[in-house]
Amino acid sequence: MVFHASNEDLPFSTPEAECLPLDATSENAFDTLIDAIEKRLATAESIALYKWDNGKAVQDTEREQQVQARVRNSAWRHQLPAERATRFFADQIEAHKMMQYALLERWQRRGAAPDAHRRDLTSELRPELDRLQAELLHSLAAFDKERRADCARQLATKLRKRPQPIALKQAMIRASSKLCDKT
Ligand SMILES: O=C(O)C(=O)C[C@]1(C(=O)O)C=C[C@@H](O)C=C1
Repeated sequence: MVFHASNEDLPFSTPEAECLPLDATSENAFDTLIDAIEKRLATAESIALYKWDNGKAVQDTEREQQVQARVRNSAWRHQLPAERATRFFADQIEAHKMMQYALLERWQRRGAAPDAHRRDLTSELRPELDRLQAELLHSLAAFDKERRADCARQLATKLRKRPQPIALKQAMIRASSKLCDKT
C-alpha cells in the first residue's frame, strides 16, 4: 500500500499495482538486454544444424575476429567503451559455442539431428547475428546507464525465473556472467 496522507484530494491509499515501481527503467533495461542475449543464442540450433550437415567445426576463429572488429568499431555509436563491448561479445560468442557443442553432443549420442527447417549460414544466419549485434550493443549501453548496486542478485533472480531448456539456461548464465562487473 502507498499512502498519500498529505493531500486530501487523493484517495488515502492506492493499490501497489497502480503505482510504477521506482526502478522501472532499470528493470526494463535489464529485461531488454536479457531478451536480446536470448535472441542471439536462439540462432545456435540452426547454426549447429548447418555445421552438422556440412561437417563444419563449431570454432571459426576468423569469423570471431570479424565479429569482434565490427563490435569494436561500432561501440562508440552506442556510447560504450570498446573494451566493455568486446568483453561482453566474447561472452556471447563463448555461450553460443557452449550451446552448439551441447546440441551436437546430443545429436551424436542419438545418431541423428532433428528434422528441422535448415537455414544457410552465410546468407541467412550470420546476417541475422550481424543485425542482432546493434540491438545487443544498444541494450547493453542502456543497461549500463541504469545498473544498480544489487545487479548480481537481480540477474540471478531473472535467470532463475526464465523457463528454458537446460542447454539454453547454462548458455544464458555463461553469456551474462560478467554483466554486473564494473568494467
Ligand atoms: O558464425 C558462426 O559460425 C558461429 O558459430 C557463431 C559464432 C558467434 O557467436 O558469433 C560462434 C562461434 C564461431 O567460432 C564463430 C562465430
